[in-house]
Amino acid sequence: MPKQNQEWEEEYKRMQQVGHLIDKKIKRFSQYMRAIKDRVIDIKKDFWDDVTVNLTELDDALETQASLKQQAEFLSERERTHGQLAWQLSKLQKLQHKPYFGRIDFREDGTNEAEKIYIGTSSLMDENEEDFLIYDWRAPISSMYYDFPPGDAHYEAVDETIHGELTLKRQYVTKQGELTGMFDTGITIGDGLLQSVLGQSADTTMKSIVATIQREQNRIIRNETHRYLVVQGVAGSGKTSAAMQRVAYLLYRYRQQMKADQMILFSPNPLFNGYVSRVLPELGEDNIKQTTFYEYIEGQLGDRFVVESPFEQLELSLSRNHEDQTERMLGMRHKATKAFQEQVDRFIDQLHYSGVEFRTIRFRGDVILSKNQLSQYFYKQLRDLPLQQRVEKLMRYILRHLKEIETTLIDQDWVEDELQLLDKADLQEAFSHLDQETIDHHHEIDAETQYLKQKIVKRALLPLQEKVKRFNFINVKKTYEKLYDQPANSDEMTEEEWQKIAKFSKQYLNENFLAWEDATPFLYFEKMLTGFNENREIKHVFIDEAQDYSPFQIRYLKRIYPSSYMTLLGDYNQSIYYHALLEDSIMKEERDDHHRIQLMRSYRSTKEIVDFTRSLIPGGDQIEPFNRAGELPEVIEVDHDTIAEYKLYQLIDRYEKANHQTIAVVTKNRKQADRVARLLRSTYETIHQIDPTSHSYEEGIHVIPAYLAKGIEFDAVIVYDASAHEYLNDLERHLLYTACTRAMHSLSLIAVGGVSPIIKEVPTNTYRFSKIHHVEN
Ligand SMILES: Nc1ncnc2c1ncn2[C@@H]1O[C@H](COP(=O)(O)OP(=O)(O)OP(=O)(O)O)[C@@H](O)[C@H]1O
Repeated sequence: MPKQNQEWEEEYKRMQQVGHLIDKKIKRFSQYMRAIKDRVIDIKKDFWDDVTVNLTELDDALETQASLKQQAEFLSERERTHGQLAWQLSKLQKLQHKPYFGRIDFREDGTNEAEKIYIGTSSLMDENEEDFLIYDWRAPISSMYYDFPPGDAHYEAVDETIHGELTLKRQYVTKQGELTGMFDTGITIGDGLLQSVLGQSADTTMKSIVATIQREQNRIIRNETHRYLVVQGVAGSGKTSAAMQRVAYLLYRYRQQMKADQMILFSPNPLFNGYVSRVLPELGEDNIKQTTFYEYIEGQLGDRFVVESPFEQLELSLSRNHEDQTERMLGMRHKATKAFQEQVDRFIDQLHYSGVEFRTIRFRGDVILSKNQLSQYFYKQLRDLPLQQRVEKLMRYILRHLKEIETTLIDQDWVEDELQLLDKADLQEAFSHLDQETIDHHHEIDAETQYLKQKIVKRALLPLQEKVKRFNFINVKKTYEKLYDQPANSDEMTEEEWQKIAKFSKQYLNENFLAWEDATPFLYFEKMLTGFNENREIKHVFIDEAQDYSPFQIRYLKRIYPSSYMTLLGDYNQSIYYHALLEDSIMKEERDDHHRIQLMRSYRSTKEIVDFTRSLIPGGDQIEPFNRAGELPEVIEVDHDTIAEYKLYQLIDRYEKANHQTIAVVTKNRKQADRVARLLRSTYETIHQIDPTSHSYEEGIHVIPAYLAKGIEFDAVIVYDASAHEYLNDLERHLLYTACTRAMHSLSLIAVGGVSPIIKEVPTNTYRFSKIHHVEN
């Protein structure tokens, strides 16, 4: 038999054998689990029969207690074992479909023989639990699979670096647990496998990339040394994929110290949350916490303000009424900066001496403590303390005061009135509470009334006490407003410009409206006064699309997660918020405490699409396309809407015939999306229109504003409309780039009137251009 065939035979057989062992283990685990379950049911059923309940004597009662405790411990021990087995079983079931995807043969220096290391999503021991048949992809030794071609290689073991030689590197293709292909590779990860993975249709949920992780991505996944890891990666470079793999890696490495719910992912929108939600379960791990920054802010402030969403703010900055909005735009920019944070900090410093606005404490309309009294106490008695301590002390002072007045309130008429309205349960409770030894009947009635009255007063005071505990006695809004009465003293803008910002900012606050750019500064300000409720439970924060966060927002997040590690992933060319055009964007900032990794290779789209899209942005020539061939993108210029609509139908039909599962018509804003969706609904039965609340998407035709398509991908993308009227400035350039880079296999752009000048900068050999003046029959 030729060597190749023989090797194939051996590999085929091995996978079969491993498969049998997995089946066997699954069977054994299932039986064991069933037995435990039956036992637990029996125990629960017979629980009271098996404990001896005797409470007559102290000794007997203690014995009963011990017996109960023993039974309960026995139960929980069984339940724990059941849980662990279920977890292992689910891992085995995953291995059943694909036991392993790779193999390296590694000969450690000083030894003669190479060890065969088979790598899969989790590890598997042989029958005797002695040798690894499969190594978990996250095991230290597995890292060489991602990091080295055959030849010299090394990996980090517990406390030393192991050197040696990779004598073989092999990849496997499997179907339902059966080996269907294998190839040896001379490079880090074979392009062949990657080609076939990337050539597939877009999924409506993200897949794990465990079998084809690239070396540069592996550096992100396995980074354990840096507190703040910043990944600047071009569109489609696998930032999100690497982040999800990194979560799985960290959960494996720190299994004893960290659980999935101690990590949190801030994502750009709810749709993205749904999109990535399957990756970790696919890898056999629990999902981590997920939220959007807006959801977080809304949770903090939504009960007091109408908080503008980032998308509403974006719609505004993308509208063509910039002229009317000059001040607002100026404000958006300024309020994102560190300079503004310093301005807020300076203002807070001043509040040490004067300026905090208080609310008069009233109870049933009567003044308990006037705002002047509170201010006096704050600025005189407590003046030597730091602000937050003062606020805390003042809170305690007010609560003490409320306690003191309880007795004086008891004799007020309203208490008597409420006494008459008490229900039976209250009266019964009062009886049982009273001292059993009260003999004198009159005495008893008095005491009972007194007790009930106290209870009425306490109950009535409760909501006020709660408010006080939440520092409601400080009028944060009114205090914050005073910030806008201060001069800016900033190099960033003239005082005149600041005055304009100040005017509308105050007006918004008065209307209880928090513009998105004011939301974080306001919350920061509030927390600086009343204290940050720092979250030390969370050990790792992931921020995707980090380029869209202002420096102010990032600083805020660092503040509320003070002991957490952070992984920030983004792409400054996809910055779509007005403030994010600032030079001091987090993605560009060089800081000693930030470790930066750049990803320049783009995997999502065909080479043709990458060649086109990279020319839309400055410095795009640095972007390296992955070599997967497809058709040239198409730019279609039409004279008016009717032809555009006709072309839109034509393209959709073409993409449907090409078997593209997900087709997206990407618009610039919501208004356009509404219009296009209305139009398409007249022809197609199902059109999915994505809005800021969408949590998932399906196969079919979608209409989506570009800013909601962030982070996700489609087989085919049609940008509508890519005209000079819509895409002109830097922000729109980023938006257009984001829209086009969502396409995996096909991309076309329809422009009504003149094509955007941004597209005109793109070399004409990277796309097909057509200009249509009338509809062909
Ligand atoms: N090593 C890899 N193996 C297989 N597929 C990969 C790999 N890296 C990236 N991909 C694929 O490329 C596509 C883009 O990946 P991902 O969404 O993680 O990139 P991104 O950098 O977050 O993109 P963007 O910033 O444009 O949203 C996905 O389909 C992903 O599965």
